[in-house]
Amino acid sequence: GLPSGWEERMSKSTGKPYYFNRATKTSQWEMPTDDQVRASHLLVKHTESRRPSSWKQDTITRSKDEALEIIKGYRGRIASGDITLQELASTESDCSSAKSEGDLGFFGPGQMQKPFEQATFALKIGELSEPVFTDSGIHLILRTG
Ligand SMILES: N=C(N)NCCC[C@H](NC(=O)[C@@H]1CCC/C1=C\[C@H](COP(=O)(O)O)NC(=O)[C@@H](N)Cc1ccccc1)C(N)=O
Repeated sequence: GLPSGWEERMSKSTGKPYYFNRATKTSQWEMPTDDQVRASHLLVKHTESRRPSSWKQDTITRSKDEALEIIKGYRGRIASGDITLQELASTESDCSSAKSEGDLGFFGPGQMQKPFEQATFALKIGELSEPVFTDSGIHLILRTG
């Protein structure tokens, strides 16, 4: 059966089934399987981000290099136990998930941008990623489930 929170729907235009996730309000053609993971992330955007704007800053002006220096600084503070990723994401992440301490909920293959998906699936539960580059910007990812 489908993982919890998913429902099968029928596409009117193609007559094909698709899958809707009630938690994230996202839909996908691929049948979701149980190889779902859960993660929290901290996103630092830059001028080359696909959408250089966030709840924190209307127009993101930092360069990609500056964003990487910031992310490396955050990673050092989290790895040393000085602060948690969730605490830092709440105030510093350029993703709307900052409101939920960076929590993205469960997701499976085909939902996130490939570099993000591949990095998350390679982490053990509780492990923190190195800086991950997507079209959105630069991420730190903590796998939580
Ligand atoms: N849970 C899902 N399935 N939601 C759809 C994810 C879409 C996916 N997103 C990404 O791959 C990156 C990595 C994580 C966040 C993210 C990007 C952006 C920020 O970047 P920007 O789009 O301004 O470039 N944040 C989001 O999408 C948020 N809705 C994530 C979220 C926020 C609150 C609660 C749950 C999820 C994609 N295929 O683009």
